[in-house]
Amino acid sequence: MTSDTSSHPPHVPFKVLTIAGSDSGGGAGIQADIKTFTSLKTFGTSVLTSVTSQNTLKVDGIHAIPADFVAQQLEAVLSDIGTNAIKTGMLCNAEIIAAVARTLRKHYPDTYPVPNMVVDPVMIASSGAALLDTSAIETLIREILPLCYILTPNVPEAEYILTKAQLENPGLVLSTTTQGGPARIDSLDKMRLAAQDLARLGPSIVLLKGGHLPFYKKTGLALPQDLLHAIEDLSVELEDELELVDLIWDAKAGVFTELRKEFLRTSSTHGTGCTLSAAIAANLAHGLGGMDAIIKGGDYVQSAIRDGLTVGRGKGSLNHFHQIVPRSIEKPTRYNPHPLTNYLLKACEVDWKKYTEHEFVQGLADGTLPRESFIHYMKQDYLFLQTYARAHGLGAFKARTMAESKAFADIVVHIAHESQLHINYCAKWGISYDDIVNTQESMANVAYTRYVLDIGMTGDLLDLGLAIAPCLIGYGHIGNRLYNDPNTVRGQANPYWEWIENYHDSGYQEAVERGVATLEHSCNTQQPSEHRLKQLEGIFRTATRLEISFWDMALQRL
Ligand SMILES: Cc1ncc(COP(=O)(O)O)c(N)n1
Repeated sequence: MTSDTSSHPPHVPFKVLTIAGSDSGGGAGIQADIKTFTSLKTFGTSVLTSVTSQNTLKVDGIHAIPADFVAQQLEAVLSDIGTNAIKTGMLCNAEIIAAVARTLRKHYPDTYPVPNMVVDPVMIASSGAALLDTSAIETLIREILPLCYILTPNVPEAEYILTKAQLENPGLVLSTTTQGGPARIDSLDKMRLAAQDLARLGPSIVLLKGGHLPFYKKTGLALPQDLLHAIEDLSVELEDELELVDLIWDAKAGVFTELRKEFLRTSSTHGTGCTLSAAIAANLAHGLGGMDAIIKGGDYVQSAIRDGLTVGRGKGSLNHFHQIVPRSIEKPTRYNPHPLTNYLLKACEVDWKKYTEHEFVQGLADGTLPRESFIHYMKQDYLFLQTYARAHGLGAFKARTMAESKAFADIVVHIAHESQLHINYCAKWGISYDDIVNTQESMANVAYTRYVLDIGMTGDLLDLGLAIAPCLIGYGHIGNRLYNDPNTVRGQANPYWEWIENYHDSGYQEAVERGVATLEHSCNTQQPSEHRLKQLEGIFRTATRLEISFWDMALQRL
């Protein structure tokens, strides 16, 4: 073995630095930042300002790192590794803020804002604890905001900053404070004024986060604060009536951008602000412009909240790795009620499209499918149904409970009934019963049906279910799509309209729902490992491809 590495030059990663506090609970602070950096394919470095003793319920201790040692860490990182972007989070106290600002000014002597510097002015934890000395806000305004490229306050933080800024500097003309009184942001108009005011304190771009200020979509009015505090008790209907607005003010361009977001009624929000500023910094490190970095960062956070994790007894965590480890097999939510099925459809997207949007299917939609192709297909489909019934019989045999056996046996009876309807339907096309039963099975049919039976024989009920699923679900999708597509030729004008109606029919759609529910249930009980999930995906994909061959066969009459 040689140690020549010249043909594999080490990859130079995009680097992002966080200057923040440690959250022992893992959901916020440095921990959230590093998870976000990693998830967004950047190399994270960290300068710790404080160590908090914290869980999902409370912060019960804060140990500030001596300011000189904070500066020393920062010096160590910048003098050697360097960085493509920086984010600041919990800065703890005035001495630390001053030390951070001093060291940054030394490394970036004339460049203000510091390139790609995102400041999350962390002040109070969502559990209520103060994370920044009140006396330090003034230092933050004076020392850090002038270095800041993007500032990401929430509404209460913006109010604190503006109130303090006005108090300290009565000469400053701010629109959100009245004669030195506290700033109050309770409408979208006030948010606009506040964002502009904040930009006057230094940042090039202000992202004023609207998470604490939901609006009614219809009226644009803010939800009363007392209702917001009982967030988990809000009704589902009310949740749908609300939206959040994150407001961006790009001071240089003089442009406001409103990002409207779904209001998610969840308690898994611990670390949201940390994660957002970290994601924006990571996106900047990748070379995105400020606006794109914010928009993409916001999408990352929204998905991470949606995919949230139940950790501890208080506010749960975001799922920082939702892009890497799909939570799909963990828990259904209203955003992902069929996690396994959705996972499979996504994983097999390309084949699924080829199957459900096949030329044969388009021919059914516009009525142009040659009659002989359809007749050939109908005969083969009857033979397919025979094996389909047997596969369900095999399911009844393999089931472990009487109820499950009965469910499969009921489907066999249902298929027998269906095949009688099939014969009646064939008669309308001039195909006699003798024609059907004397038809030779096509090779595509042999391959498909025997594959299903083989999987059923060698695997368990979930394997069998997934071998059957593309047929069950796919015909349901096709029926629905063609029925609802305005381009589909309808009624008498289309000889295949009855076929489309049959699969759009509520009877068939309910069968699909039942089948999917059974699959999801057995997946949930099995909790497949990643390897097993890949195996299941393989079965689903093969059966989907065999469906494609079935349409090909019908078109070419093989
Ligand atoms: C170390 C540290 N940094 C930041 C936060 C704010 O996060 P949240 O507002 O979600 O509690 C926190 N709780 N702990």
